[in-house]
Amino acid sequence: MVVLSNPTLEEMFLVKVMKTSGPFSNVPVIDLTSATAAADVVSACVEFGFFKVVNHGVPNALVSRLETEAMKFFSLADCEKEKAAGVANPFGYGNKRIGSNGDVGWLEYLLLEVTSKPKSFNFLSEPWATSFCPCLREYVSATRKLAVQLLELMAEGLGMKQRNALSKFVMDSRSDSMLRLNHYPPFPMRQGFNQSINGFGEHTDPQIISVLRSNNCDGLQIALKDGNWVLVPPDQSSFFINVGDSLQVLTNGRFRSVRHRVETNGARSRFSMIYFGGPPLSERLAPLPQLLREGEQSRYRDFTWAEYKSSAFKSKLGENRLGHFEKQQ
Ligand SMILES: C=C1C[C@]23C[C@@]1(O)CC[C@H]2[C@@]12CC[C@H](O)[C@@](C)(C(=O)O1)[C@H]2[C@@H]3C(=O)O
Ligand SMILES: O=C(O)CCC(=O)C(=O)O
Repeated sequence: MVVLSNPTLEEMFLVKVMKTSGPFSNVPVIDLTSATAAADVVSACVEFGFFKVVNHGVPNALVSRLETEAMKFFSLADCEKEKAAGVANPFGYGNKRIGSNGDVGWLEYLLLEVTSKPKSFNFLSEPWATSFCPCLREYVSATRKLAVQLLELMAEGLGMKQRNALSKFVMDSRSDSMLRLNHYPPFPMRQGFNQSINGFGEHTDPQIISVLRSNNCDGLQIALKDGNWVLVPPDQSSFFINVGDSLQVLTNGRFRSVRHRVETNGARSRFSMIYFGGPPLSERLAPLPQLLREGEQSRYRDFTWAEYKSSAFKSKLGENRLGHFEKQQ
């Protein structure tokens, strides 16, 4: 006799009916060595708030080294991961619980605060972490450099006189940046249960720019302007870039902060690493005056990044956090 097992409550909680319109075959590709890169970046940010970068200059060997180190970390027992990194609050090791508002996803992660101090990440002081910490530092410096290059191209493409008008926020030694390593383990598919699983629910990134790299496992989806969700074909040798809420504000809504989510099919293990470049906490978030056309009003109330970040972190996935700061037209 075959006994069909029912999904557990936990499994049912993770199942979401997520409609998509199929693969996104036109992901804008920015070649950093191309003469049209500045204009291409701007049109991708206006249209999608999302693009892929090739010829990015981040060594593949560094990316693979960090992936290996991170997978070594994720293969430890939960108690060891918690002991090494602390239980996420919001920084540290987290498992299935995302943020502090009851959101869940089929993933485990390591969320790290990026500081300018050379000893950052040293709290991972276990003997097995000796090669992990320097690798994290090297990776952050390479992806931050890429973020700076892209923000400079954006400023150029927007016709700004100061090349560093946008990049200065993430170059500031007080920049509130983060690094996140996500591991979406295979899902134990059982008979009678073959749904897609919610890996990381719908959200926008609150920061300025996010530099994302994943292994060759699909799962990332983005929302287009018309509200349709599309699947982003994976590409482990490129970086995917998200415009964050803060960049949407700085450009007075010209650039779109992209809604995205991760759905895992459970069969393979997805691994992603993301550098989030944010402004210093004391920075006032308002459209850059150089970008306002004559007579154009700010679409947003004036607020600080600290204020926005705390409201963004208090909210649940799927909520439009920026809406709170939008002026009624
Ligand atoms: C549920 C949440 C997790 C998050 C904070 C939030 O309340 C809403 C935004 C989430 C997000 C998405 C981008 C980054 O991964 C993150 C670190 C961030 O800055 O905002 C996460 C937050 C988190 O995981 O704590
Ligand atoms: O894992 C991914 O590809 C994206 C995850 C994500 O959006 C996040 O960590 O904020």
